[in-house]
Amino acid sequence: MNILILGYGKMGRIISQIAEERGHKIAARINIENVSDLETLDTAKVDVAIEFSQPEAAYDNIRWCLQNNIPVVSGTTGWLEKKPEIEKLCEAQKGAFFYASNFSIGVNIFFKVNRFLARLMNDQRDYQVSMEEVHHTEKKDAPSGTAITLAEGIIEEMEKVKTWKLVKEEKVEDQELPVVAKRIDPAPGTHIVTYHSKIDDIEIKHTAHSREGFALGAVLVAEWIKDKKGVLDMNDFLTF
Ligand SMILES: NC(=O)c1ccc[n+]([C@@H]2O[C@H](COP(=O)([O-])OP(=O)(O)OC[C@H]3O[C@@H](n4cnc5c(N)ncnc54)[C@H](O)[C@@H]3O)[C@@H](O)[C@H]2O)c1
Ligand SMILES: O=C(O)C1=N[C@H](C(=O)O)CCC1
Repeated sequence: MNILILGYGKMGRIISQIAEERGHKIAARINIENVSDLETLDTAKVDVAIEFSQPEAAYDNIRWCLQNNIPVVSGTTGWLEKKPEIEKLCEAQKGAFFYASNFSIGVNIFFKVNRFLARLMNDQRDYQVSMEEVHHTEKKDAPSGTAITLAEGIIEEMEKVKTWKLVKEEKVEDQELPVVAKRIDPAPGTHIVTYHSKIDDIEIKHTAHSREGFALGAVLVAEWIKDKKGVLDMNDFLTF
C-alpha cells in the first residue's frame, strides 16, 4: 500500500518504520513545516492516510483526506469536540474514517477489563473510583485520550458516576470521577484506575513500555481499512 503519514513526530516516525518493514511505501511524510506539499501530492496514488499530529491540526488533516477520497486512520487526541463534524463529512463523502484514542491491543483489552470491573463495582457504594494517567512532558493534552475513554466506560457502567474531572488531588464530589494527569519523562503511557474504600483498594493498571504497540496497531488498522467505508473504531476492527 501507499501510505500518507500526516504528522511525522514521535509516532509518525515509528509508524513509517513499521509500515516499511511490513512492505508498504510511504507516499509522503507531512509535518508542520511541509504541509504545503499536500497541494502537489498525487492523491490518486495514496491508499490510506495515518494521522498522528496535534490537537489543533487533526480536524483539517482529516477533512482534507475525506475531501480527497483517502481513507484516514487517526490517533491524534485532544480535538474530539469536532469529531461529530468529521463523522458527518465522512458519511456525506461516503468515505472511511477510523478513530481510536489508543491503538494498542493491550490497552483495548484493558478498556474491556475496566468496563467489567466498573459493572461489578456499581453496587459497591463504599468505594470511591479515581484515575491517574502518566505521560511524557511533551504531551499537549490532559487528560489523555485513553483516560477519557476509560472514564466514559466507567460513567456508562456506574450509576453514581456522572462526569469526570481533571484534578490535582483526588478529592471531589461523589458523582465526579477525579482524573490526575502527571507528566514525567520518558513515560510512553500509564493508566491506573483505583476503587478505594476504608477497608481496601482495588486497582487495575496498564503500562506501555514503548510507543511500538500504538504504532503497530495503527498500521494494522490502515491495512484493514483499505476497502472499508464509514465511521469505524476499534470495536469494528478487533474480534474479541
Ligand atoms: N491513539 C493512540 O494510540 C496514540 C498513541 C500515541 C500518541 N497519540 C497521539 O498522537 C498525537 C501525536 O503524538 P506524538 O507523540 O507523535 O507527537 P509529536 O509532537 O512528537 O508529533 C506531532 C507532529 O505533528 C506535526 N504537525 C503539526 N501540525 C501539523 C499539521 N498541520 N499537519 C501535519 N503534521 C503536523 C508536528 O510537526 C509534529 O512533528 C498526539 O495527539 C498524541 O496524543 C495517540
Ligand atoms: O504520547 C501520547 O501523547 C499518547 N497519547 C494517547 C492518549 O492521549 O491517550 C495514547 C497514549 C500515548
